Amino acid sequence: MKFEDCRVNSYLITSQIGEGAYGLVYHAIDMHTDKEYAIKAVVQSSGTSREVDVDGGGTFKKSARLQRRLARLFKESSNIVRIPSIDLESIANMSEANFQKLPLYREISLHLRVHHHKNIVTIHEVLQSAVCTFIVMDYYPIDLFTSIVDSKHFTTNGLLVKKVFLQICSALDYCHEHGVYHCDVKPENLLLDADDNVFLCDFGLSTTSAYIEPNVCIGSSYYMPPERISFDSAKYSSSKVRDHKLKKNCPSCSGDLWSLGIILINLTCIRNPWLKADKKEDNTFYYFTKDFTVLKQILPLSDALFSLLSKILQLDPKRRMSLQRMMKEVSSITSFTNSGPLSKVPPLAKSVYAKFTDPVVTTKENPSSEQYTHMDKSNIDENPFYSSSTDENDQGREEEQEDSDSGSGSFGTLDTDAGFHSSFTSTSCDSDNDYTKLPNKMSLFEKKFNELHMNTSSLTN
Ligand SMILES: Nc1ncnc2c1ncn2[C@@H]1O[C@H](COP(=O)(O)OP(=O)(O)OP(=O)(O)O)[C@@H](O)[C@H]1O
Repeated sequence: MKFEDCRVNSYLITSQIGEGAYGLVYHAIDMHTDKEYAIKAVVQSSGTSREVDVDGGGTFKKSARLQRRLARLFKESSNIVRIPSIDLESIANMSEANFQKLPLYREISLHLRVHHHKNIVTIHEVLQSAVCTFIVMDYYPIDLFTSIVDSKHFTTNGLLVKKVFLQICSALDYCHEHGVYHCDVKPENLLLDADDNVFLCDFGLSTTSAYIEPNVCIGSSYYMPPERISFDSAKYSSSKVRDHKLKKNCPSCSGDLWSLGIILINLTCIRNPWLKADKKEDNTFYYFTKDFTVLKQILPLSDALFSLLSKILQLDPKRRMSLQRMMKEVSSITSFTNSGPLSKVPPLAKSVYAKFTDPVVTTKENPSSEQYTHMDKSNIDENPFYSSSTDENDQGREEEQEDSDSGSGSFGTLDTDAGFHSSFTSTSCDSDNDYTKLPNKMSLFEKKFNELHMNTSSLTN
């Protein structure tokens, strides 16, 4: 289904640019200003939070359902829909109790709390129809994954690696200072403008909770810290003890730090160290937990970067290097790799460091409140878009029943191509020290990374 030439208020949809587990993203042009925007259309699932209702089939069904709803919406309004804009401040101020009623708004609210940072995608409007919610954001033409893998943009420019990495750190630092933990930091959720400035997006898994519930939150396994994958709740019979252990073992903040370590490897080595930080399921990771120097065996790291990564990728989340420290060390590092163009990189002058890490918080103007539908308490309780029993909603419930019948499972969305084995790996590992034979199932994603730059022999010799 295509919605080119359909209009939402003054935004003319020109093409679809993204399809995630929870929404469809369109490129649009504001007909008054000619400015480009990205509009994410998301659909409310009644009463479910985002992390528990996804699986491979469910994802497909969700976007298909959203497409059907949009098609009906545009058809009924002859391709031009006019819908009210919700006051952004009232969304940003929504409480946990509000999120229970409108789970979809958690993502938007947490994103709005931090979008003033210069390296976080700005939300301009949130439009609420009876069918779905449209989030109007700044548009960026490329994501960091495509830039690293397809454009090979970072292979020769150490200064660019530093700039982008420091900007990501600065954005996350700002989030953490404001009590927002992203929990899904990965190159696909980092967008780039034409001047190589990076912008964090997709707050769909973000949380304000200081510790994160493990084993349920779906994210990309490549970037997920080990404690989120292998925390064994069943071990604790008392919920008090379990919560205490969780607080101690799964701090949300440290999970984002781990993801940053993997992104630093992506930027400098153009590959991922493992598919999943799970000792039982991933042999490379298993060997890494026994001996950190495995990283040097499988990646072309300089001594300085190896030393830095050893402090970031600490298995104990409490021992991971702080964001501030990480930023300083990346700024002063003089070599990322043991050979090639990234083996010599300049340390940054103080002024350049300040420029890269400056949050430049701007107070955005909020147009007059009369234009807006306020998301106050009464509004949420009686939100006609949410709770009214229209045919649309009835059908939605039926579809949701279909979704839940299809069964959902954690990690169901992983992009794993079990059939592909890199020649760098073998299917068995005879001795604990035989790192050159690390078995590893490569995903299409990993395959792309590997094909690009690092052939396997150069990594293991
Ligand atoms: N502001 C934007 N500008 C340009 N492209 C964007 C923008 N926001 C999102 N996209 C594109 O759309 C894709 C999906 O967006 P997003 O990650 O927000 O959706 P999602 O449904 O939460 O996806 P996921 O399944 O990864 O959680 C992104 O990976 C990106 O390619």
